[in-house]
Amino acid sequence: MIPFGAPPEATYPGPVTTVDLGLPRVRAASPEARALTVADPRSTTGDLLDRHGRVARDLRVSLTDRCNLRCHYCMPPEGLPWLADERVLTDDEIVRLIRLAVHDLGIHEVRFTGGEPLLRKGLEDIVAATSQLRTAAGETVRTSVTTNGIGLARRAAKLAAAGLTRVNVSLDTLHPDRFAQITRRDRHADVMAGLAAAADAGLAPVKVNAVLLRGTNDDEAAGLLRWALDAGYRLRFIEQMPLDPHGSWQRSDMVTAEEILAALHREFTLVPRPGTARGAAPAETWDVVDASGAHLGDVGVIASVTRPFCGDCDRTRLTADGQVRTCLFSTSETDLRGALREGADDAVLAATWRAAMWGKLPGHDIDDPGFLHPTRPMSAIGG
Ligand SMILES: Nc1nc2c(ncn2[C@@H]2O[C@H](COP(=O)(O)OP(=O)(O)OP(=O)(O)O)[C@@H](O)[C@H]2O)c(=O)[nH]1
Ligand SMILES: C[S@@+](CC[C@H](N)C(=O)[O-])C[C@H]1O[C@@H](n2cnc3c(N)ncnc32)[C@H](O)[C@@H]1O
Ligand code: SF4
Ligand code: SF4
Repeated sequence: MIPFGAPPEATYPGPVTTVDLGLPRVRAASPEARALTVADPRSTTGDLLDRHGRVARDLRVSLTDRCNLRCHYCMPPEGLPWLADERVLTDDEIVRLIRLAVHDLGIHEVRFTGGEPLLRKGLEDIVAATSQLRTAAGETVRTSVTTNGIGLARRAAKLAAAGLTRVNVSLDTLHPDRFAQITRRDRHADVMAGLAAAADAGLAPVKVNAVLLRGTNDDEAAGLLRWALDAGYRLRFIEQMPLDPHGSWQRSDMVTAEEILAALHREFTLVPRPGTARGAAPAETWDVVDASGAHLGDVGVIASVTRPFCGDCDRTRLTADGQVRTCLFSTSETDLRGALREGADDAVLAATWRAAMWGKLPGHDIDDPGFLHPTRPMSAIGG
């Protein structure tokens, strides 16, 4: 029986394994692309290679689709239909898949996200198990968490002790009343306390992610940067992406990288970092200097919509219910949980993951009039 008031269970498409052969160039998310299901021998051994020449080194693991905030651009006020507990991977299942990714598939870096990853009770244990893994070259695996910061004040030291390398905290405004308006929860002070605790615990550099929303907090670009420079946090602005479940995203409403940079240039001197310094990072970074040229810090812009960086993408994603997603905007997924629970060995799981990644599409199609919005919302993908 479904308890009174409990939201219905989430259902998403999949499992489907797609392989893009790249023969006639088809729109990335089109039905034609999804219909290509032929495997390729180059996808059967070694690292997670795709047919466009990219190699995934960075695994983003969503630990839950649940959250204690309700950011307007991410969730409706009532929350979303959550995944049923039995569909969510256990801590042991997650660690097994991460170990496989590191030992057999060339992953070097693991990011824990969600939903809100701090809601996962076993987070410290999962981080500890991941931090003990070594890559084929014997290097430590870098681990990080992207969080809304609520509860971080209590857990930052424990996470650092478990081996966590870094933390990114999302904060869109310096004003508690605006925070309550954007997130529908009055928790600004908790986030500020979480940030301070992360810095105290040595989880450096602490990065701050901010989404600017037109008419709500788009006057805060310079203020947020001044605050971050003073506090020693590394601020990045994110262009809002069409990943909200209610489909309310409008390109014309989105605060663009160009607008953000124009606002920053009015108050700061920004010096672009050389393109080569960026690697596969989503953020473009500018050094902030004073009148004498002395370095004050830096600021990043993640311009997924207006300056996409898909050509250098090095990411693969695992959802909380054990689906591989090759891209944030994928419209299909590959089921690892089913295979895992049916007793598949590591070789089968690795082959399944490789085949999925081989089919990764060249990029998103946000500017294409036929763009297909993924069925999963951002909070269930793992942002
Ligand atoms: N389009 C796109 N956006 C991404 C990707 N990875 C992260 N983002 C977005 O970038 C924003 C910040 O993500 P974070 O989780 O902080 O990750 P990051 O920027 O890769 O983190 P660092 O390695 O710490 O710089 C979020 O809104 C993400 O959804 C990606 O592969 N593609
Ligand atoms: C989905 S959240 C998950 C982790 C955690 N709950 C948090 O907020 O940091 C990850 C990041 O995605 C960002 N985000 C969420 N929805 C977005 C959207 N539609 N466009 C751009 N960024 C978005 C959030 O601001 C946050 O920085
Ligand atoms: S952006 Fe993060 S904190 Fe905000 S609702 Fe989505 S998952 Fe929760
Ligand atoms: S949109 Fe997809 S391909 Fe582009 S950078 Fe993000 S995950 Fe990679």
